[in-house]
Amino acid sequence: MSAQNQSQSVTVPQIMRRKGLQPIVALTAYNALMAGLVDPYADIILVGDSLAMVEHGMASTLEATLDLMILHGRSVMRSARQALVVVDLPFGSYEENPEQAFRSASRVLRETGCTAVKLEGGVAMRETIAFLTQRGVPVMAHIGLTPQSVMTLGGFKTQGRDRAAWSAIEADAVAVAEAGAFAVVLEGIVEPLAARITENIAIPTIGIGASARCDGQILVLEDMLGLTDRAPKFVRRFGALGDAAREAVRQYAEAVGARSFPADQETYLPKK
Ligand SMILES: Nc1nc(=O)c2c([nH]1)NC[C@@H]1CN(c3ccc(C(=O)N[C@@H](CCC(=O)O)C(=O)O)cc3)CN21
Ligand SMILES: CC(C)C(=O)C(=O)O
Ligand SMILES: [Mg+2]
Repeated sequence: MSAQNQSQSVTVPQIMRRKGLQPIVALTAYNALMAGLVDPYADIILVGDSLAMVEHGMASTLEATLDLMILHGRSVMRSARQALVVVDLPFGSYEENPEQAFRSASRVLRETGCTAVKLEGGVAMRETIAFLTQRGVPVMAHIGLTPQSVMTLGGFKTQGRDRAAWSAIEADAVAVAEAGAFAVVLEGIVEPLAARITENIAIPTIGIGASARCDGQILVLEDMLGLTDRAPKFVRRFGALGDAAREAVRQYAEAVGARSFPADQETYLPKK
């Protein structure tokens, strides 16, 4: 259905062919309004489980549910015309076994019309990624700083600062590529490790806090727009929408208080 109604003209094979050639542009979006802004410029729109924190004010991504991800995925799909839409599988919806992951992923694809799912984990998710991709579910992997493991990681900490940790993260990258993931998000890892992984695996790497040495980049939209209060070091603020919004709301409050809003041109009058 989605292919016929001309949404998501970017395909999984097209993304895979971009490796080493043209950088892949990815951003998150959580709803139809924001997806409409992003779609003309992005190759990939990710409906990230970061929406738990950014959109719902939760303390981590652990509280996102499958129903919540599907609700936001459906919203995004109403304005995605061009970009390939990926929806995060939330914590607890895929880790038990490949069967559980397939049940969750098939719900996401059927109920939203998106093209692919993303899940966190490397070697531990090898079987699950193979199970899904062999059954028609394109999978984007996510390794390095995996926010759903914030409890075991002890915080949102950059990975691979210590070279002793590199071989495990490289093994994760190789595992997800060999299992059939079409791309992998590298989050919060040091530059030389990102460069090594990008050079040594056959699928595109999409970096967030993982240096320019990746095949593409992703950021949380609200971070790069300057809408979020605090953002990690790896974020560049391409806009200052938070400041602009606060100033607009302040002026509205002032105008209502002074009865200068609504003015005549904002007021309905009866026929003369
Ligand atoms: N708004 C937002 N942006 C994100 O990029 C994002 C979320 N939310 N929620 C889910 C995860 C959590 N992420 C985070 C959150 C914090 C840091 C952070 O504070 N990093 C430290 C680095 C500390 C270290 O080097 O060990 C920093 O100062 O940048 C990083 C990634 C990335 N994701
Ligand atoms: C930041 C990206 C990679 C993500 O997983 C999310 O937004 O949830
Ligand atoms: Mg996520």
